Amino acid sequence: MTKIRIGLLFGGRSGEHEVSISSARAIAGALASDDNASKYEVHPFYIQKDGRWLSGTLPQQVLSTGKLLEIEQQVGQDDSSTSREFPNFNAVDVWFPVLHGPNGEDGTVQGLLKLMQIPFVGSGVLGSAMGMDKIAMKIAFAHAGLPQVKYVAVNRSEIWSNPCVFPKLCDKIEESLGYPCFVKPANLGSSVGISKVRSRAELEAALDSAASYDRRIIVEAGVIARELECAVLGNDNPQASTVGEISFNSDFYDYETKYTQGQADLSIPAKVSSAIISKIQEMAVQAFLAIDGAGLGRVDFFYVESTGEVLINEINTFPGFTATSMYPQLWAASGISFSELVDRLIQLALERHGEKS
Ligand SMILES: Nc1ncnc2c1ncn2[C@@H]1O[C@H](COP(=O)(O)OP(=O)(O)OP(=O)(O)O)[C@@H](O)[C@H]1O
Ligand SMILES: C[C@@H](N)C(=O)O
Ligand SMILES: [Mg+2]
Ligand SMILES: [Mg+2]
Repeated sequence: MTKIRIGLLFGGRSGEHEVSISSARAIAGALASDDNASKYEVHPFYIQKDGRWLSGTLPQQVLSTGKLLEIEQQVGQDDSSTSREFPNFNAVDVWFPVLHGPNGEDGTVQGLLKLMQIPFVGSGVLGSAMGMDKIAMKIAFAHAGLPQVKYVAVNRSEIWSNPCVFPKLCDKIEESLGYPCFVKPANLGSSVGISKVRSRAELEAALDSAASYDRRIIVEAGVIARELECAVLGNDNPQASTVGEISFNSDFYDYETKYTQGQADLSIPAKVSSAIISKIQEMAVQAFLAIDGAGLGRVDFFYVESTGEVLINEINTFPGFTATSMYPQLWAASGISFSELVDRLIQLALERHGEKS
């Protein structure tokens, strides 16, 4: 049987580069094990932090070690090494973009892959872009009738360009949201660039910091709530997994809490009523369809136990994908193993590619 050549794209020009390497290692492992090994052949492509694409042995080395290349191995501007290549379209049957954050999970790479006319795993241009930008996604969620926290959308120019505008912006945020509130770059993930603020001074610093990551910034009212997540799998008729809960002792679910072993606990299924589980599953599918998601997505929720309210926080169109990540664990608890999940995602990519768009 001729094997399907999978172009495993990882790394990327985003603050979630290291997270992508971890996800790609796990997916590469799953493609090389069980039934997948006889079906698929992995061709890794590594996008360096500076945006250069590498193929050949260096990406394999990053996958094997889980570490970034040593400086002297990195392919630079004036390096004539033949390992610096733009992807060879002919060497790949299906792309598997294991990229988190901007320049990978946001429609940019998806546009390139679509132009190549080669099937790829996950959401297309629109779904990826909508799922990355927290302002755009919230507009789509509101249109779909999904409840969410109050927020203010901000443009970097209101922070950096005119000193008269900035105090007025802070006044507006204080009046409409109060404290604590969360300041976030609209296009990022893994909590990179997010601050929880409790005072005017913290708000000013947080806006300045978020503006260094993105032109578009969102400020949200802070809620005291349990954090529940639900995985979605499919194309036009997506299915929702069981629901999981994350608990931690830190102030919020920040980068360190997410990626330091032992700092956060995952509880699957979440210890909430079956009515809340069903409600979240329904909302997760609605959110996925609202942004035109495809393949996979993890939808994050706030459950305000005192009032029974469930608020949608966000969707991630390429969620963390290591063996211990919430997305594959939710499916494992719902009866789909890690390697089966990876196989299903490739089949969904082929199915979607076969449709006219
Ligand atoms: N409005 C809010 N109220 C209370 N906590 C919040 C709020 N917004 C964010 N948080 C906290 O910050 C965390 C990260 O927020 P969010 O999920 O929006 O960021 P992200 O960078 O897209 O994360 P990821 O993509 O890794 O899930 C949440 O899991 C939660 O702990
Ligand atoms: C990878 C990270 N943005 C997540 O959602 O899991
Ligand atoms: Mg996110
Ligand atoms: Mg989140």
